[in-house]
Amino acid sequence: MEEKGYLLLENGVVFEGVQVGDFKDKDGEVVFNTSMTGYQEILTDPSYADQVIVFCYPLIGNYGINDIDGESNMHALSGAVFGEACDLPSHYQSQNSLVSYMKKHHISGLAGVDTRALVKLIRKEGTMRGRMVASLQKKASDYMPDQKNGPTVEKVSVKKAIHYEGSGPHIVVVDYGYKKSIRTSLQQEGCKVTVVPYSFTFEQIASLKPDGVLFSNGPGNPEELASFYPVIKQLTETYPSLGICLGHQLIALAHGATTTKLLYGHRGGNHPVKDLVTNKIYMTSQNHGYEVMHHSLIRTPFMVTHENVNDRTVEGIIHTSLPVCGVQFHPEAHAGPSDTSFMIESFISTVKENAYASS
Ligand SMILES: NC(=O)CC[C@H](N)C(=O)O
Repeated sequence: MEEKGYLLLENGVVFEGVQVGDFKDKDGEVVFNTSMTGYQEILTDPSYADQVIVFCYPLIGNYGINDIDGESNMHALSGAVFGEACDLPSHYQSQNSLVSYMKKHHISGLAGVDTRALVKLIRKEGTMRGRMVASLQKKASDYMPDQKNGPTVEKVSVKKAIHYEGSGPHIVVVDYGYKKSIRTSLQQEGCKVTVVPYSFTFEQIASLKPDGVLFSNGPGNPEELASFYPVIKQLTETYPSLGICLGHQLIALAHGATTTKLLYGHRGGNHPVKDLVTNKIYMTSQNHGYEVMHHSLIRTPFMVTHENVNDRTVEGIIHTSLPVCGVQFHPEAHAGPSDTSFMIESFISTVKENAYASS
């Protein structure tokens, strides 16, 4: 029998639905994602740690869950909210249904929610904390404060270095909660990859003799990692570097820029980004709540290379003299369009040129 469940928002508004998956009372920042597909990748993206994801697209789960598309072995999100969660998938690669996958992996979900009304509210008032509950006995005023023991990335970063063999350049991925497809994109370029904990020192990374460093995506406010700015700055001043999403924000912050929180973020597979050099527009995959403040880059050695077409926020930066750049969007895609996958190839070309020049 279907059991009712509720999403209580910090502003006192309550949304009703039915419990799906392994329902447990959960707190988190309530965010929405506009992707029509890619729910498996989204549920396994560590950047959603501690967030309740509202899926805008009304029907989620219709092509099931496969053995290929997980972006990690983690389910770091707090919970998922659907219009309709389909439990009878149809796809030749499907190994499981969304609902039984959620049960198996202890993901708390609510279905049958008026997600259109919920998303309209978040668009107006901004993302806010919410609590998924099985009963309305507790009031919204019982909200627990967002208790933090260290940065959010601590929950999702690897605990020790992991090596992946390859014949090409050696890329160290500083792991803030990296998506598997970042690593596989590097491996497709032939790279040898070492994924290291976010807390590795400059000396620990230098001892691996990288040809380039990639700062990954990850959850939380980038300012939680302020104590690591000096290491990030030194790494970018020593090795060709690419920052993706959180990694991009950290490169900017490490060089003196500032970040701020967007009202409701960019999460989806349909974010248009303009390359300011070529004037080309790319459709990109995105998942972030913070942005690098454009004007703050004036006091750094970085220039803006890409801009969001919808709200003109900074989407890409490049160092004026070093081979270092950052992108707010996801060139590795998954889920979402792969228009910008060439950026990983061009990073590897830069790494190769640099290795050639310095040998
Ligand atoms: N996907 C990411 O790397 C997200 C970056 C950061 N946590 C933000 O929300 O802005």
